[in-house]
Amino acid sequence: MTARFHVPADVPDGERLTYLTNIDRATQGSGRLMLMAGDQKVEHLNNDFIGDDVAEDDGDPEHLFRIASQARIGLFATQLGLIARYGPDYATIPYLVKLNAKTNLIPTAAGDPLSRQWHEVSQIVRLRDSSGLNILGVGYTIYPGSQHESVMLAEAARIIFEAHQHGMLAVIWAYPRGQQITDEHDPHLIAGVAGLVACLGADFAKVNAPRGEAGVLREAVRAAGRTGVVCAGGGETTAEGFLERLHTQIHAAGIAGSATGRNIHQRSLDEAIRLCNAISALSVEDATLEQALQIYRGH
Ligand SMILES: O=P(O)(O)OC[C@H]1O[C@](O)(COP(=O)(O)O)[C@@H](O)[C@@H]1O
Repeated sequence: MTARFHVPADVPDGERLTYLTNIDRATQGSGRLMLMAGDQKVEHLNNDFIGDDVAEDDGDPEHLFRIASQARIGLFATQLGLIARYGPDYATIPYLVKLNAKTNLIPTAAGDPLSRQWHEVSQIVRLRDSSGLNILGVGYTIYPGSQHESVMLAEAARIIFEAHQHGMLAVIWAYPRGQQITDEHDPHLIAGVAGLVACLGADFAKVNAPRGEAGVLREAVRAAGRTGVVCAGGGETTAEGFLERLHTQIHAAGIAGSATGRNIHQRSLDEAIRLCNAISALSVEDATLEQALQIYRGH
């Protein structure tokens, strides 16, 4: 099934086909995204990649590329440095270059978060065209509520426009954060930032799952309109629990897929691949929960 996509007006005529091809590939023809998040080596340093509950495979950055190349995914998001270093050996992966990132070393109590752009979109276009890598889009994180939000909102708006000018799609990670934010997981606030991302012009808004049952996400889905809302995966949970939550988020709230990091890469290669394939089945093929669980269990 190939979904019908709205092509935004900042995609010029000459780039329409590229945009449609990119969005079709990223959503595996469904309009829903299965994004594998691999940006935590900056966001959380090495904390997510080692520990009693983390597969030993995960200590090596190549684990991310092995999963992304062998599993069924729509987009693999990470920083340009890793893509440039490993991409030539993993040319079939559909990449999204995360354009900003910051570490977690400075707590919010010491100052509101500011995460600035590392690269210009034109540099990503140069990398795409000179390397032949399958770079479909760019990503950027905003922290609405930070006293520095105006810097990030302006960078995000320009990045999205530039990405569309080159037929690439844009995903915005939107996390309300800063000393003025008392509850990052407030469903109404999350709906507010989803609507904000729509105003920036992004194709997808990646938000943290709000507090409460999955149905509360409906407000965010409505607020974002034609911008698809996808949810972060959160800390590692059981695969069964993860798939059940995603199934409910899709069917009770109408979210447009998922953006999962730790719940995928903290598992061994074989298990991570099975889980990705199960997530894709739920997101892209409207598989039932039982069918997805069978895929995860390797049946
Ligand atoms: O599925 P996960 O592991 O929650 O990851 C989702 C996203 O959350 C992040 O880990 C950042 O989250 P925080 O800023 O809340 O720590 C991103 O780097 C990642 O893309």
